[in-house]
Amino acid sequence: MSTDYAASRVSYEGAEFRLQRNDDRSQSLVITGAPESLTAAFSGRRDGDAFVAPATGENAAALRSVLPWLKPRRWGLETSAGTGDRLGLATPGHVQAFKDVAGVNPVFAQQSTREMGRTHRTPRNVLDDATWGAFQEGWTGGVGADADHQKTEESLSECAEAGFVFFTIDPGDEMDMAAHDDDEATVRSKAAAIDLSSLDTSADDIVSRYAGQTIELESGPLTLDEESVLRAVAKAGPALVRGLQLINHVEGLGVEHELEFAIDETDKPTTLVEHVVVVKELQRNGVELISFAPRWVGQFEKGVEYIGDREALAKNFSDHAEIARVLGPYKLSLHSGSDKFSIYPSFVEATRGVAHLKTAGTSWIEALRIVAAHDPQLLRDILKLSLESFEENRHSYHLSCDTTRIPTDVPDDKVGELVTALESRQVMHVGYGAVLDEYGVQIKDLLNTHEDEYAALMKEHFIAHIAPFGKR
Ligand SMILES: O=C(O)[C@@H](O)[C@H](O)[C@H](O)C(=O)CO
Repeated sequence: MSTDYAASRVSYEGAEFRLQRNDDRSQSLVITGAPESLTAAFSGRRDGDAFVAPATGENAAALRSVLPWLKPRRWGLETSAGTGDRLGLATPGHVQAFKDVAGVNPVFAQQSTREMGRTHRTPRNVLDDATWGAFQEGWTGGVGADADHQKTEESLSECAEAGFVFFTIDPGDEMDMAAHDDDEATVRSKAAAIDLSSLDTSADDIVSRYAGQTIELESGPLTLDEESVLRAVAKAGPALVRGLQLINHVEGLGVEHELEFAIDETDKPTTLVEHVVVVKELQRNGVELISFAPRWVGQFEKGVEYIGDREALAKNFSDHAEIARVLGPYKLSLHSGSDKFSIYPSFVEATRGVAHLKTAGTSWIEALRIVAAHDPQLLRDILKLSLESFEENRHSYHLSCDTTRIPTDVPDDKVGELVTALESRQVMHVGYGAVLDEYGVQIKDLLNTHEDEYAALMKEHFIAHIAPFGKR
């Protein structure tokens, strides 16, 4: 006996669409009252006056072609939030949260190349899962799709082909972080050695262009001194070269797109002069950014609250936001934004809502609460494997957990606390690749069996995340 997802029922162009859960827990799209010209887009079968199509990737694409609100769109400068979903099962709960908070635009499909590699999903898989989740919950408010932390032309092309429209350009690996603190002579030498011809400039040209310039910000003038400009060139110049290559590749694909430039995953904060030089040099090369992700002061570790001086961070938000308003406008993007509830109000205030919140791992780690509640031993096994593979998993993620503080003999009724405690939370947060390889089938079966419980958990968790960004 199949069961309808009541929220999915929607009428469009004379036909009715709904999603149902079948006895074997598979899902099917049911279309009634549709002409053959419409159902021809889908792979399915007639059943009386209904057309029934399995919830496959092929039919997700067809659904996007028929229901316009499911086709990824650009959000421009409107407040938005990304809810990366490493499992492909979290979107229904995300939708329920966005339905509850007005004024925040969703990017349900958001995964980095790193995440897709570790979960063995393609960009198409990510987009299709998000499409079915949004349809299941009756979301008709429009959706974005973020090809996150893109570092290669190949992955950009694959994401564009799948239908992504927001491209997070990440040349962070090219940043010379030592230049943040190098002595002046070393900075001058490094800057002079960088080939910036692809930006139609040189270090000397950049110095001539910006050194001594003053930018009038709301809080007062920002004067760009020569050393700071040279340091920006030495530190970010190679990333500018690589970033423009990636951007030119996107432009050459001829697809609808909007761009975020992300240098957040670096060890040192982005200086204000760096912000100015990077953005102005991109703009001088014809690039229009819709979003910029600097490396903020303090520590944005995975899955846990902000670590650092919140007043200093608020000032950092404000300084960068003033620059964005003068040079842009463009959004500022808060990466590793999960679970940092204490800083959302200051970020929204500083940016005046011209902001993007980026989350992902929290939907994974919170799913383990459902595992802990229904299969404590599986949670223990997940933690054990996460610990065994931690040194590999932690690569390229920002965390400082002390694994020696993780308890080993936790009784069934306390296993859920392992999802909350910082050390075990961070270890499992980044353990997703190894864990899904080993236990993915059991985890997804359990979450499908308790889908309403997982959705309710996600709804509550994400209302807490996006409400500070919305108009409630
Ligand atoms: O884990 C990833 O690769 C992404 O989720 C990345 O961390 C993302 O850009 C982010 O900041 C989510 O909070």
